[in-house]
Amino acid sequence: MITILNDDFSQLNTFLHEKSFSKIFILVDENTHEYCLPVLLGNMETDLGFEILEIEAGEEMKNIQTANQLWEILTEMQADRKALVINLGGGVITDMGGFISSTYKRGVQFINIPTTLLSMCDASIGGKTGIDLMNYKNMVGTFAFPEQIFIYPKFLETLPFKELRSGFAEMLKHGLIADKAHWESLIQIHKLDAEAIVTHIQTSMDIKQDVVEKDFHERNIRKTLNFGHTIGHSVESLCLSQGNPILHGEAVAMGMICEAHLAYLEDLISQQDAETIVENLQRYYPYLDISDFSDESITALLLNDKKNTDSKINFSLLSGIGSCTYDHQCSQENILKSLEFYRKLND
Ligand SMILES: NC(=O)c1ccc[n+]([C@@H]2O[C@H](COP(=O)([O-])OP(=O)(O)OC[C@H]3O[C@@H](n4cnc5c(N)ncnc54)[C@H](O)[C@@H]3O)[C@@H](O)[C@H]2O)c1
Ligand SMILES: O=C(O)C(=O)C[C@@H](O)[C@H](O)[C@H](O)COP(=O)(O)O
Ligand SMILES: [Zn+2]
Repeated sequence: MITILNDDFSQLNTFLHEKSFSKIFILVDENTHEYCLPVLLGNMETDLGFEILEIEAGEEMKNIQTANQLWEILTEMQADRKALVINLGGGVITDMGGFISSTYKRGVQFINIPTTLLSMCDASIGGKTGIDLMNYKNMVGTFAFPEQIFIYPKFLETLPFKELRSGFAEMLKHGLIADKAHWESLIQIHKLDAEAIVTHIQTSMDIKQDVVEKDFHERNIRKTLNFGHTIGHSVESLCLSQGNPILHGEAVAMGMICEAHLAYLEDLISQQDAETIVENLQRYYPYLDISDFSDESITALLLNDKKNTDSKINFSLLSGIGSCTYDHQCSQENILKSLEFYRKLND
């Protein structure tokens, strides 16, 4: 269940009163500790004791070492099965916090309080938790629903512009895969800021929730939420392994450009639709330099994509603006052409 919090956080307090938790563990990173935790603690009313678990910020922390440290801390603090973990942060915190909670003592309850645009309209919803492995994205994880998701849009007031723009990519994705009107209202936004975006968050949340309700374990339609992620995740992983991470949404925007062109090459969408998508994405997202990455290095990562079956790369590709297909196996020639198309956008 998703609840938009009032200024007094009363719905969160009611939730904490009604459930009989033994103790609360609040997972934050250094930035959400500084900007969001004071707001939460200033409004949270509970007799329960709580501990703060803090990790460094960034995708580089979303790995087994951090998970191990957090499991050890929970053990040292004798967290029991009635403990509640509150994940207060962006997608790194909700992915990591959901993962350690759903595995510690075979599962303790957790709630998500997303603090980035990306986590409000995507990462906190849908129950995918996980960590990266050898810089491969989200290779180890669980499907586990949070008890509740509490959204407090005012957290966006301290979010840096690049992070806001990163989250906006997932909102554009929601429009492209499922709702042309949503896409069209988003691309009317010329100056990206929290005020302009906030009224559109609910539509994105609804699209994500609707897809997840139909296919929690990603056996079919949920794969559409992965549009842009097949190539996007490969490039995100390569940047991560070079010690030069890019934001998830930046990678997804780049991936959506390639995969929109790929859909055109595969005769799924018209040239005009492909161009509209590419031009609009280029308006928001600066060119991402992938000249260091060979076709072979990108393809090697594509071969480990989680959607693959029988050693075949399965793409989720648009069949129009507002509709998406999945399990699409493209020719190697077209995959490479789509990368070449992206490289040439910089000429
Ligand atoms: N599970 C899912 O369904 C799902 C969906 C999309 C993305 N993801 C994952 O989410 C991650 C990306 O999430 P993200 O973009 O939120 O990144 P993030 O969690 O790293 O947060 C981005 C940055 O913003 C800072 N921050 C967070 N809230 C803030 C606030 N209110 N004010 C100021 N600074 C703040 C963080 O400290 C961090 O530096 C990736 O790992 C991605 O794979 C998961
Ligand atoms: O919730 C989903 O399903 C998604 O695909 C949403 C994506 O935006 C998100 O990045 C997700 O973590 C990617 O899933 P993965 O299974 O490819 O790791
Ligand atoms: Zn994503």
